[in-house]
Amino acid sequence: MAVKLYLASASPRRKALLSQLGYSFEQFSVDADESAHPNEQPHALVERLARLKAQSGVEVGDEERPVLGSDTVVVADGKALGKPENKADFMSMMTMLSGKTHQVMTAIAVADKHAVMSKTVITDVTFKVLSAAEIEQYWSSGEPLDKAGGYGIQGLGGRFVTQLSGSYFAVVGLPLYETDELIQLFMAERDE
Ligand SMILES: Cc1cn([C@H]2C[C@H](O)[C@@H](COP(=O)(O)OP(=O)(O)OP(=O)(O)O)O2)c(=O)[nH]c1=O
Repeated sequence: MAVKLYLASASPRRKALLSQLGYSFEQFSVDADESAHPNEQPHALVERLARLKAQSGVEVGDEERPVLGSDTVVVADGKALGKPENKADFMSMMTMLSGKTHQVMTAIAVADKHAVMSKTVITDVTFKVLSAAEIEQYWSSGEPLDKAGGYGIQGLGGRFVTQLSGSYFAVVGLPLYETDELIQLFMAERDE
């Protein structure tokens, strides 16, 4: 039987990516406290948040349908960067990313009221050296505000990327191959 899901996310990008997998799903957003615990490593943070979003979604929807949740952080110099709070925050993010390789971590989680399964996908992204004018111009575009790490690879930010190793889709918000695999695994275990 075809799998029917919920997507616990406000992101239009995640919606578009999940549509690419061909599953039938409904989308709703959940309120999750996205702040890190003291000394929590980025890998642990992103996977905990994906699980939290999926599990919070279980309370909202029809309990038979599994819920998919996801979270993305950009990690530079060991520090997790979320969405920029203001221009100064954005400027310091771009200074950290300019001319260097950083990691984009996207976690996915599938949950129902009995179980939760999750996975984190890590992609290396390299930026060219950015000039002050490029950074200023990019901020003015409005694109950075709702993006982890302050850039969108699928938009104007794509021109900054010289190299990528891993999953392009994960950087945008949802790793296609791994999401499909996790949903299939979850359904197979549920049917056992
Ligand atoms: C690095 C990068 C991030 N992003 C986006 C993906 C995510 O949508 C967002 C990271 O924020 P998230 O908090 O992971 O997601 P969200 O708030 O958009 O949606 P929700 O929590 O409801 O699922 O940044 C891009 O679109 N392109 C990029 O290149």
